Amino acid sequence: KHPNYPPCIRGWIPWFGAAFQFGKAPLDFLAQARAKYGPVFTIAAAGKRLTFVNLHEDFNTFFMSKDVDFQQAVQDPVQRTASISKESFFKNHPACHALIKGRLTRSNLHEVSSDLCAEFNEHLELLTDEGAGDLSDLVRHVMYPAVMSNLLGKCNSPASKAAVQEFTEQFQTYDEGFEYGSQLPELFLRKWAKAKQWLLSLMKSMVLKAKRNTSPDTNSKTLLQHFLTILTDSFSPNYALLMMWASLANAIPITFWTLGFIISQPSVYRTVMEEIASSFGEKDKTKSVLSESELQQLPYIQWCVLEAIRLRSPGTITRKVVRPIKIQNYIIPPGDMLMLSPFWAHRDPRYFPEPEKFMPERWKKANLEKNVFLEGFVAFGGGRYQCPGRWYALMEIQMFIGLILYKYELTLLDSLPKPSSRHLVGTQQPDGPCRVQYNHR
Ligand code: HEM
Repeated sequence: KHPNYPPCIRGWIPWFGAAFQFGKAPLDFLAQARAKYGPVFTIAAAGKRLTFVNLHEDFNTFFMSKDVDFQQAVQDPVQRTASISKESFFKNHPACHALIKGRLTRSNLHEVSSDLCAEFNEHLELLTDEGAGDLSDLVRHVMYPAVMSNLLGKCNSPASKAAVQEFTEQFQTYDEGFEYGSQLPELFLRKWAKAKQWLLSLMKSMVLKAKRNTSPDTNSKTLLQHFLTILTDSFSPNYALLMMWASLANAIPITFWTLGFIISQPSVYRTVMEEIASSFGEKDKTKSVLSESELQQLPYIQWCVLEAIRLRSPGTITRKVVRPIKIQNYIIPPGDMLMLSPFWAHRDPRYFPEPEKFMPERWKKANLEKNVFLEGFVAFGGGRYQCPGRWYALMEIQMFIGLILYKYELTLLDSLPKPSSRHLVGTQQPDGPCRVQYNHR
């Protein structure tokens, strides 16, 4: 009730606050709150104050101010979702971030891209020549093992169909419950807690294998092996779990959406196929290898990936206020969680005209060669702790889309689902199944 604080939505149950209404469909709740309370408002929910900043003018403060902190915002969720102690997290986090950022920087991607391409080829060729199935399942069954092999090592990728299936089930349970698991005691989330334990023991064995197979040559080490050179406490499997989750949880739904948007719009599909034909029309469809430079010849596919990311961005990203901070005419008190929604920011027509439309051409204006996205695009966060996997993500999705469409003709059997409004963490999941027919070309 402080006169300088932003308007606060409390609900009618003390302590619990607006948690119930907010939790049901948080993305819709945010849009309604914005319309009613303006560009800055606080939601009091389950003993926490979540203060949302919605104006582009305030994003720089969100990302750059010394009065807000990334590590303090994520430490408790990290402890709950990966059982990493507070001491270990504050000690190791800056080095872990710097390591991933350094290994996956754009200029280093050539070290991993040809192996990744070989993995995608191998797993795509395991599909039958023709068939039908859920598009999300198809993407997962190829991408999980390929990306895990690429980042964690071939010996750490699920090898058989049954192993991929088991991993997929456990990972999906963990991923779907991640948001609740980051807030609630495990006691309320039995199935999720079991999946987390299953993944943690898998990570323990992966760490042992990675240590056993490590090579003295820096360039042939996997990302996991690099990680193990800086982590000296007993939590290395726990960090490996988080790194694996971060590398799969956002990129895989975006791959689904990119494919869905392309094949549901005939003119986009045609342009993509023309680009593919002119770039590698004569190659062997079973063995195609894409290099970094060949990927640069598929700019339209890259625009499609970025446009899918824009439309299906993470619901929120967060910082903790550590000293009072002024935003608009309000003072935000220390202890508040400061929240920014990339999903809603990308629907601001001042930056993205006709924001709900999938328009890959809008990315023509971005200076991607200089690593600059479009103004107003915040899907990867910003500031010191911006997503360190962003260049890898763009490369892997573009490569996967280029390869699958080169090899297979895809036809949608259902209409493209809407994004689910149930989650705030991470990129948006489809609200229902979406079947496709595929035929090897
Ligand atoms: C389209 C795909 C992706 C999106 C939209 C995305 C988005 C994000 C966002 C918004 C953050 C938080 C940044 C902030 O608060 O400022 C983040 C963090 C992170 N991302 Fe990504 N990400 C993607 C793919 C990836 C991939 C493929 C990897 C790894 C290979 C990765 C690794 C990470 C890690 C490790 C963090 C935590 C950084 C830290 O704790 O310092 N991400 N990502």
